[in-house]
Amino acid sequence: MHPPEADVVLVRHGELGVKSEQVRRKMEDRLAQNLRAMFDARGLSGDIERRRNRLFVHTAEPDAVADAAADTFGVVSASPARTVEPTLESIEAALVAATEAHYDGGTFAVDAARAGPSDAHPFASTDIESEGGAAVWDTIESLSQDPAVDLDDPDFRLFVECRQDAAYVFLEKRAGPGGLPLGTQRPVVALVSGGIDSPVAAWKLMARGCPVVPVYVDLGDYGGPDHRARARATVETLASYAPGEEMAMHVVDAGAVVADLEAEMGDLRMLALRRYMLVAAEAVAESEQAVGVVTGEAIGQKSSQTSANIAVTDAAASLPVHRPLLAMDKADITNLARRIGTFEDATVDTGCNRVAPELPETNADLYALRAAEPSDLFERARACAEAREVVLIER
Ligand SMILES: Nc1ncnc2c1ncn2[C@@H]1O[C@H](COP(=O)(O)OP(=O)(O)OP(=O)(O)O)[C@@H](O)[C@H]1O
Repeated sequence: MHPPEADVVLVRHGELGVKSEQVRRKMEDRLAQNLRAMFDARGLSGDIERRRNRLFVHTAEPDAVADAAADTFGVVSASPARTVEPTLESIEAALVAATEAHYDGGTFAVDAARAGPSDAHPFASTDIESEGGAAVWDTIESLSQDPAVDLDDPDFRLFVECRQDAAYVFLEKRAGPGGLPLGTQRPVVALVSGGIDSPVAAWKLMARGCPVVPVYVDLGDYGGPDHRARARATVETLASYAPGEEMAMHVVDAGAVVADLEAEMGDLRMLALRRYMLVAAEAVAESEQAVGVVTGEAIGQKSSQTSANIAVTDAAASLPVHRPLLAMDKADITNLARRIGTFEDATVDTGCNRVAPELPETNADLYALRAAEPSDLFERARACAEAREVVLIER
């Protein structure tokens, strides 16, 4: 929802503001570059103007531009707005026009903020709120409705941001993902199986500025084409959040290894497979100059993810293994998957076979696991990683 004659989108970023001047400038540069790439990918046009702690996108497509900004990492919120003269009269007129266009009954509030020197305007933000509020009240009455103010939780909220040279009137703050602009951290490898969790985990690292290198481990007869297609579909969604970056899915074979583990190992085989995956992911990281591995594990969600089993899995890796979902509940992860758009693909039935044994170990001992797993497990992981297939993700 935006006021009539909206011509700009206000883009707010959060954590960048607390960085040193030099770091902040670099991150804002990157954010502007990423916004530009996001607009280009969606065929949108807009001129990005950078000001302290805000970006302004001047555009004739404020709705679509605000949506694109709200999908860009580092953006806390975006508001399609109308620019007016920084005078009480102009602001009131814009508030009245917005009310006439969008008021649909219920309570209202005017929320105003002023930026710049204290003597920049002959009025305070409270004057905008009281006089603007009175103008909105009269407008609602002229629409033959009963006005009522609720400052805490109104049905209809009008915002004003008054700066030295212009004021902006808007009706909503569309929530963005927050975090840091993509590309402001070194890349990490993401182990993506295409289930609900791992794409969310990858997305969370992207939201902290890390480009991801997705690795899918092909389980042969235990996975299958639908399983792989599911992983690819979720990676395509992840790629839509990184329009300026080239993304490829690295496919590491594990068909023969899984068959061997199934034949030779008992209740520890799932953990051996996890360790194989981590070592393969590390090998990919090394060749892609990535500095960590991200997985979708959460403590206790599965038998392979008890705190004890995560400890023995982790022992296979020397790079840091990032588990951003570690302490999250499944319901919250699922909600996030829906929000980022990976849920639908993640839940298609792939008909794959179960690698996990009937009674898996939940409290594994590292020495017992090392003794039970094939001695060449890590060597095979590195060899299969080297021979991996790289599938470019088209957009
Ligand atoms: N075939 C695979 N390819 C790549 N990574 C995988 C694969 N299977 C599992 N992983 C990684 O190991 C983690 C834990 O495995 P788990 O068996 O719980 O995954 P899943 O249930 O198949 O998928 P998800 O964790 O995405 O819901 C995953 O979150 C993912 O990071």
